[in-house]
Amino acid sequence: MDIMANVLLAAGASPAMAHALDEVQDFVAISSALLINMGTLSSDWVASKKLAAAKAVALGKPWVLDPVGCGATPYRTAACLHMLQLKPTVVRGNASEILALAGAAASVKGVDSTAASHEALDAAKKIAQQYGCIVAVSGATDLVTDGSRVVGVSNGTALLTQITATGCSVTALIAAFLAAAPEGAALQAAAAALAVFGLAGEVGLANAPRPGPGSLRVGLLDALHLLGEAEVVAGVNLSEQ
Ligand SMILES: Nc1ncnc2c1ncn2[C@@H]1O[C@H](COP(=O)(O)OP(=O)(O)O)[C@@H](O)[C@H]1O
Ligand SMILES: Cc1ncsc1CCOP(=O)(O)O
Ligand SMILES: [Mg+2]
Repeated sequence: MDIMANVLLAAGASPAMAHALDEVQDFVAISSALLINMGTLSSDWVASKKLAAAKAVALGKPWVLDPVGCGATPYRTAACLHMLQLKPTVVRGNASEILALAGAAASVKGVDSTAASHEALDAAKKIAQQYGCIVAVSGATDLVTDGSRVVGVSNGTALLTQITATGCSVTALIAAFLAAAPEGAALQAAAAALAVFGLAGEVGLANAPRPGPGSLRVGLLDALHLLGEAEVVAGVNLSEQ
């Protein structure tokens, strides 16, 4: 929650982390977008997530699902699949998570991926087509699809995988970009958020005093805060696949 909220603040968004069953619907009502992160589960948290997502759909607000650790345990997989039925606008996961979400044979290592993004592209397209959503698979090259179009994002650094919740944070950034994007531009918003986050990782690493995860964590937040339009336009690496 710490790095997710700080990433959002650094990018100019206004995060609120809420999970109380009695409160989530009211929070959705005053939000521009909802992020549901499956990272830490309990039965009442799962109930809150379902309520919040249903409220976002009822109010016509965009919502994003991060199926953290999908495939790691039967409980987690079932909870992620239930959330998918509630029609997220965007799903962002690592390759193992997207493979598991699509019901494909996936080797799973807790919340980390054991597969490359391209190995989960067919799974991502299948989910996108079946649920009418945008699916983003993160990795060395992030792949974003609506089920037919595929956009590749080649920003970032492998050291991002050594900081916990960078995937969670980029999913949160996708929610923030969705909040600011015109309706119907969810694919573009997701790809842009992944590109800006990856670029901030590159800039953060270049400016870090030492090339380690602790320094990168700080450098990433600073870069997100300091990146200007010209640097973003020059640095993002997006391509239609
Ligand atoms: N090998 C890599 N090279 C560059 N960027 C990467 C690499 N692996 C992951 N990333 C980036 O790190 C962030 C987190 O992605 P990932 O590690 O796949 O998610 P998760 O933390 O959910 O497993 C994303 O912005 C992704 O683009
Ligand atoms: C370590 C851990 N355990 C439950 S959620 C979480 C963070 C996962 O973050 P990410 O999906 O970005 O690796
Ligand atoms: Mg993750």
